This record gives sequence, structure tokens and C-alpha cells, in this order.
Amino acid sequence: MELKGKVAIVSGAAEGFGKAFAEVLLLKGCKVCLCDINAPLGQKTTGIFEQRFGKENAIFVTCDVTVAEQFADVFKKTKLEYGKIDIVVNNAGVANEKEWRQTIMVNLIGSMQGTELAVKYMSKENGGHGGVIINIGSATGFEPVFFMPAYAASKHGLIGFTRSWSVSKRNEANGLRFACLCPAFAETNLIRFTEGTTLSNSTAEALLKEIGVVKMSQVVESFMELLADESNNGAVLKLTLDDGAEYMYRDAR
Ligand SMILES: NC(=O)C1=CN([C@@H]2O[C@H](COP(=O)(O)OP(=O)(O)OC[C@H]3O[C@@H](n4cnc5c(N)ncnc54)[C@H](O)[C@@H]3O)[C@@H](O)[C@H]2O)C=CC1
Ligand SMILES: CCCCCC(=O)/C=C/C=C\C=C\C=C\[C@@H](O)[C@@H](O)CCCC(=O)O
Repeated sequence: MELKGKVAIVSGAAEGFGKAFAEVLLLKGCKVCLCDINAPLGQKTTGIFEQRFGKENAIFVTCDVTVAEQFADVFKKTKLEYGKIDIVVNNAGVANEKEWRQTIMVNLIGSMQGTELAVKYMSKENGGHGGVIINIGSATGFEPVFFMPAYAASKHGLIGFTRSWSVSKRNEANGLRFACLCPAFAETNLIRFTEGTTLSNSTAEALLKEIGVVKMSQVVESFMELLADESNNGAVLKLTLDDGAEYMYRDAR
């Protein structure tokens, strides 16, 4: 997929993976709408990108992905600013087992909302040009994780959701493809186990030591692989320190 001139939306882009995905897309010549619930940090990140890549190439929209109107506003503003949308990355996520409803709301419902909007805006039947939706899952989407049941459930759900959209003939005719990136632990704020993050911080920390932490550069490389390869419809790519990038599903059919 030629990325130069494409228009992308990245949720949860103030920091972590989302910031890194926005950065690589800008480096490849895309225009990017960064959105995040954290307005001060989102604006700061976008300001830095504007300086590096040009003011006309990045915008920030404050958005809680669990609030349908706010997410819809992100798509409206992006279309207005750049005239089209080609790439949507549903990345915003939290890991909070005490606030487990919120974990499901952000990781699963928020990503479903972003996918619905992407389909609406990018479908050829609606005047779009087709495009790609990358949902950010997790290695916890494939197996039981007793200390993060809600988080794991959200990621299991997101994999099923992404694969289900990918087998729709209508979506295919509309030029849409769907993929899911599923990293194991990676070095972001999400794995700094603050109060309420997991049911058992000590278990999580022990596991972290045992399975190690994937580098951000590996996460970005896998993200780019899913994006670049047009045959990646329905692909679910797992990324771990031990095994590297490994397709769990290549396509959903
Ligand atoms: N760091 C890790 O070990 C792994 C993370 N993931 C997933 O990657 C994605 C990104 O996570 P990280 O970059 O690690 O975390 P992070 O905590 O560094 O960044 C998450 C971003 O999402 C934003 N956000 C949170 N709730 C939001 C909401 N309701 N609406 C809009 N934005 C919201 C935050 O403000 C933050 O900027 C998440 O979906 C996470 O589940 C997947 C596998 C491993
Ligand atoms: C704060 C949580 C952030 C979650 C980040 C993420 O998405 C990545 C998770 C990566 C790997 C998870 C592996 C889980 C393994 C468990 O199923 C199990 O093997 C743990 C067993 C632990 C034990 O026996 O003590």
C-alpha cells in the first residue's frame, strides 16, 4: 500500500503505541488526525509532530472513544480538514480490572465504534475510496489470563470482531480490509502497574520478567507489515519477544 498522501486517524495517540504509529505514518508522508482523551498531552504530541512534519500534516481532536458523538466528531473534522480518510487505527486502550466495565468500553466498544465509523466514511458506496482498519489487540486475546480477565475478554472480543468484519463480501466490495495487531508486553505506560491496573500487580510483574518486553520498534515494524501488505485482510499478527511476529490467522476465510 502506497502511504504517501494517505489520511489516517489514530486513537489513543497522545503517547505509547498510538504516538509511535502516528509518527511512522507521518514519516511515510501521511496526514494524521491524532485523537485522545488526554487533551494536554495529545496537543503537546501533535505540536511536536507539526514542527517536524509540517503544520498542515497533523491535527489533534480531543476524544473519549467511549462517547459516540466525540468519536464521530473526529471523523467529521478529519474529512473536513483533509477531504478523505484512508487508514483508521483503533489503538486507545486501558488495563483496569477494578474499572472492568470501562476496560470493555474503551478496548472493545470504543474500537467497534471506530470501526463502524471507518466503514461509514471509507466505503466506496458512500463516496469513500476504501481503506484499511487496524485494530490493536493483544497477546492476551488468545489465552486465559487469570489476573486480567476483563482486559483479556476485551482483546478476545476485538479479534473476533475484526475477523468477522473481514469476511463481509460487502466490505470487500467497498474496498475495505481489516487486521489486528496483538503484541505481548511492550514498554509503555500501560504496563506500569499502578493501583487498579490489574487484579494482582505482583503476578503481572513476575510475568513481565518471565516473558520480557517487546521493543517499540518491533511493534511499529509489525504495524507497518499489516498496513503495507494488501493481502492482509483478516490477518491477526501476534508479536512476542521469544517468537517475534507470527500470524495466528492469515485471513479469516
Ligand atoms: N503496552 C503493552 O504492553 C501492550 C498494549 N497493547 C494495546 O495497545 C494499545 C495502546 O496501549 P499503550 O500504548 O501500551 O498504552 P498507553 O497507556 O501508553 O496509551 C494509551 C493511550 O490511550 C488513551 N486513552 C485511554 N482511554 C481513552 C479513551 N477512552 N478515549 C481515547 N483515548 C484514550 C490514553 O490517554 C493514552 O494516550 C491498547 O489498546 C493496549 O491494550 C497491546 C499489547 C501490549
Ligand atoms: C497491565 C496489563 C497490560 C497488558 C499488556 C498486554 O496487552 C500484553 C500482555 C502480554 C502477555 C500476557 C500473557 C499472559 C499469560 C497468562 O495467560 C499466563 O500464562 C500467566 C500465568 C502466570 C502465573 O502462572 O503466575
